[in-house]
Amino acid sequence: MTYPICHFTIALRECALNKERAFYKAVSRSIHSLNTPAELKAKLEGIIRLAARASHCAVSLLLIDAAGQKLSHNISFGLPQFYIHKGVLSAADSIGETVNIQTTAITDVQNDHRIQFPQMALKAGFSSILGSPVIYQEKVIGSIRFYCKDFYEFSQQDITFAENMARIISLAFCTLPTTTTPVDNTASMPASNLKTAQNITFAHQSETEFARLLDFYNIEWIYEPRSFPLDWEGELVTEMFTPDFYLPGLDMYIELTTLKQSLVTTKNHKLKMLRELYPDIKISLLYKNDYARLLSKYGCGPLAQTRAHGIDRVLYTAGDIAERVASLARQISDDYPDNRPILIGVQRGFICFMADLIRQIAIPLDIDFMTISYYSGSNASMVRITKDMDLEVAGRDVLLVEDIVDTGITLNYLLNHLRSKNPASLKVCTLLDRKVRRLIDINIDYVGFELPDEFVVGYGLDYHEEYRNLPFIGIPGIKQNP
Ligand SMILES: O=P(O)(O)OC[C@H]1O[C@H](OP(=O)(O)OP(=O)(O)O)[C@H](O)[C@@H]1O
Ligand code: HPA
Repeated sequence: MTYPICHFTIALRECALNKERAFYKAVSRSIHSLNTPAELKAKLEGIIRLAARASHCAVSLLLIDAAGQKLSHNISFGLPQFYIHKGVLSAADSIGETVNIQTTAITDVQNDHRIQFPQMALKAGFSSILGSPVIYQEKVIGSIRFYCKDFYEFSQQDITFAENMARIISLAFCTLPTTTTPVDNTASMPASNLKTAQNITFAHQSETEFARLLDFYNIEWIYEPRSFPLDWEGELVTEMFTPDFYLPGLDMYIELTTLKQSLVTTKNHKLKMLRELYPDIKISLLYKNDYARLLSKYGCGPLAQTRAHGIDRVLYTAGDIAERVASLARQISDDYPDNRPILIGVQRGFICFMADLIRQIAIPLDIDFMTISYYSGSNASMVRITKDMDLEVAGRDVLLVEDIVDTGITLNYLLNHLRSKNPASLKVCTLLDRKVRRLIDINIDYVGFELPDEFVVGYGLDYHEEYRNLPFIGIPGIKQNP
């Protein structure tokens, strides 16, 4: 009777020994890879692949967004695409212990509340998951997860291996040059490790450029984290939509379309279906022409080389503007009867508007100004506040004054900056609001005019620095340079 048991023990020991050898090999090779000149992404891919091969599991590195709330798959080996694109996870709810620096084993994913998408795990055939936190600069930045097809009690040996691989990933991040911290002293969120590690291969050049623009304005993004099923035949998904970007800080998706305007019907149809099927999802579609116009504002893209030849049409006369400004000033005077607000203007387009507005406001106030750098194409690093406020805004009522809000990208950055200075209240007043071009949904408290989808100049607004001194607001005749 003892013989087979003894045999079994030897076999087990042999098995553990083999496993130990495989783990040792994966650990030592991963450490070795840290000293190579490869890019971070290549190093991480290698480490994840080694972890998967040694453990006979699918393995994924998930990273947390800068706000510490959302987790997404970053580099995976052996995971099916639908599992990777199932959407971002809540960092607190998805094996939340890992955020609190604990390696966690889940033996039966179907019956464990810490698994957010159990149906997807079932579909992928995963029964057990082991997760270990990845720590960088004393913060949990994500976790490495092992997905096992069998119902499996992870041993101490497995746990130690997961923890070692997580530590090696942390070390890989340490090999990064320290470019991930913001260049100015804004308390806007530090650029996340997510984008540093991603080094995505984009499907199209316009996506690369758009990611750069988002990076410039310190807007965190995740590339294609979720595919939305749109149509089914029985259990089988027959149509899907995978938006290009997810912005975790704003909880919204952005789809860039590079197709000619005449060919976007299918995409529009998909978007309509997505909005019907997933009414809670916020998504913006940026058409090719809109995107070109957005880039031209920064002097880049195909429309950059254009010139304005006079004014085609006056949109708001000096009289219309004066009337509207007076009405905004009355509203502001009523809303801040006794708290002496600070009006902060954003250089330079605000100049006429702010000058007229403050002269109509009937309560005591302070004024201050800010200037920020603008995106200028592929060599741009990150937005900088080139002139910050002189006044202390903590505890004060702040009213940000803009000439125009278009995509909302500039305003989003400025509001993050101002919020970090703890004002008592923070509101926005803009003369012009071009809602149709909005990408980032921001509440605006005082709006002069809601603009149609037209580029305008005058009363402070320019086209390549021309026409700021016009007393009215008009639409310039823009022509492509010969
Ligand atoms: O909503 P957005 O798409 O970010 O655009 C709005 C920004 O554009 C304008 O500035 P501009 O870049 O024209 O500089 P200027 O004020 O110096 O004219 C305006 O003053 C806003 O700051
Ligand atoms: N005119 C001038 N500057 C701008 C505009 C505009 O329509 N939109 C964003 N910045």
